[in-house]
Amino acid sequence: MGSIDTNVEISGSKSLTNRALILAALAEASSVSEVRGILHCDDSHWCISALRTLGTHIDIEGTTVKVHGCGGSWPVTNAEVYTGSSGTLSRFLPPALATGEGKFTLQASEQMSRRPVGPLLDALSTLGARVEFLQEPGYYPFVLHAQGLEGLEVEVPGNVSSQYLSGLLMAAPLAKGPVTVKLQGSLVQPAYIDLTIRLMHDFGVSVESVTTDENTEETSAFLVTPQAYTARTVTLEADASTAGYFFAAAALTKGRVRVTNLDSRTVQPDIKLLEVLERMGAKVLRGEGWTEIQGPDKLRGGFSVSLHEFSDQALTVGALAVFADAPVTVTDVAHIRKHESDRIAALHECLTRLDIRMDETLDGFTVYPGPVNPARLPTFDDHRVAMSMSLIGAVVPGIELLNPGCVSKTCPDFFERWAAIGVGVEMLDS
Ligand SMILES: O=C(O)C1=C[C@@H](OP(=O)(O)O)[C@@H](O)[C@H](O)C1
Ligand SMILES: C=C(OP(=O)(O)O)C(=O)O
Repeated sequence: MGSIDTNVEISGSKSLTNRALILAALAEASSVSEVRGILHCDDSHWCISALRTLGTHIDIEGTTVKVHGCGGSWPVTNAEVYTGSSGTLSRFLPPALATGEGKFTLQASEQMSRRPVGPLLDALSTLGARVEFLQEPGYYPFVLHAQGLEGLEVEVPGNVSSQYLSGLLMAAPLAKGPVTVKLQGSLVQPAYIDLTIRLMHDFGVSVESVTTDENTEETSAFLVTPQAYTARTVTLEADASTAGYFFAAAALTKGRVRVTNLDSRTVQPDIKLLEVLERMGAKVLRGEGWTEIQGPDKLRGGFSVSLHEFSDQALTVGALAVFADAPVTVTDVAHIRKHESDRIAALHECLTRLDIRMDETLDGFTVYPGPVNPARLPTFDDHRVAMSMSLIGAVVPGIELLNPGCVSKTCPDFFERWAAIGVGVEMLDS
């Protein structure tokens, strides 16, 4: 196909939507927050549905929602709550529930029930909650007996998911005393913690970062004192992770894509994809509230890049690498094996079917560019597999995706958008 040359507006950030909904629900009882620019997708659907099950009053008008706060005392104290396949909801809700009192049965999709939550629930147990696993210890489903959070010190690992820490931080101000959350090991995707702390700040709460190692000055713990969240009106940024596929489409087709509603100074980690695109020869224009990519004649490869800080883009980089002038290696993403799918194995399977060589390591991969042999690809019920393989489909005719509907996790209208920018998309019956 020809070059993609277009302006696009991207829907609100999934990460910000689920954080804002939960923080607004935790705000002082009877206060009403207005959250503007939410993303409508599976992950936010289950978040709204869970909060409503717990008695939170939520009015929705387009992409604006009004959320009535409960101050951590959930109106419904004996509830069955479903978190779907959403990692954010599944890791943010248990701490928020543990701030109150009640018996909550938490269920998730089969996919989410394979993703670990043990370290988060261990931390909540230390803080006073009681957890009864209904199937496998450390995984959904489980019953959470909540009796408020004690002001204590807890430790969580940072190398599996940053969402444990985000979830604990958001609940911590509603504990009975100061809570210190210590990090064990290095933290994956640390900017998500900045996102959490900034939004907490928007709702009137502060978090203190504690540095114990003067040499590295790395934050090793967070201190949160008892504070109330105040209802606010907040406007959410566009989703930088979804924007990544549109930036990549420009890079891949010698095209031009301007995302008209995303400023490159966002704290969302996936904006760092721009650095990889620049390295591959794309030109990045950064404007006030917008970001534009102009693709090169040929994508440059021949480098290795750590995606530790923005690993949701690992498959995007993997898809682009197929068309580069030399191999590209991605490192430091072991934790994406525990995302919606084992993403390294999923990419390997897809590229192998396309006759593209990929070498897998425990924590990354190398893609060797070559001619693509069109094939039917599995998507592993993983939206990012579907969207990144759609990038290959944007330049190679005949790529078929099984279960393309899995994009609804974060971008339900992805294929309509893909068609609107000029990619040939045909829906098949089977
Ligand atoms: O906090 C968040 O909003 C997210 C954190 C990251 O998860 P992990 O830290 O579990 O990798 C990221 O992959 C996910 O898409 C969103
Ligand atoms: C890992 C992801 O999602 P989550 O952890 O929020 O389910 C993602 O969107 O790539």
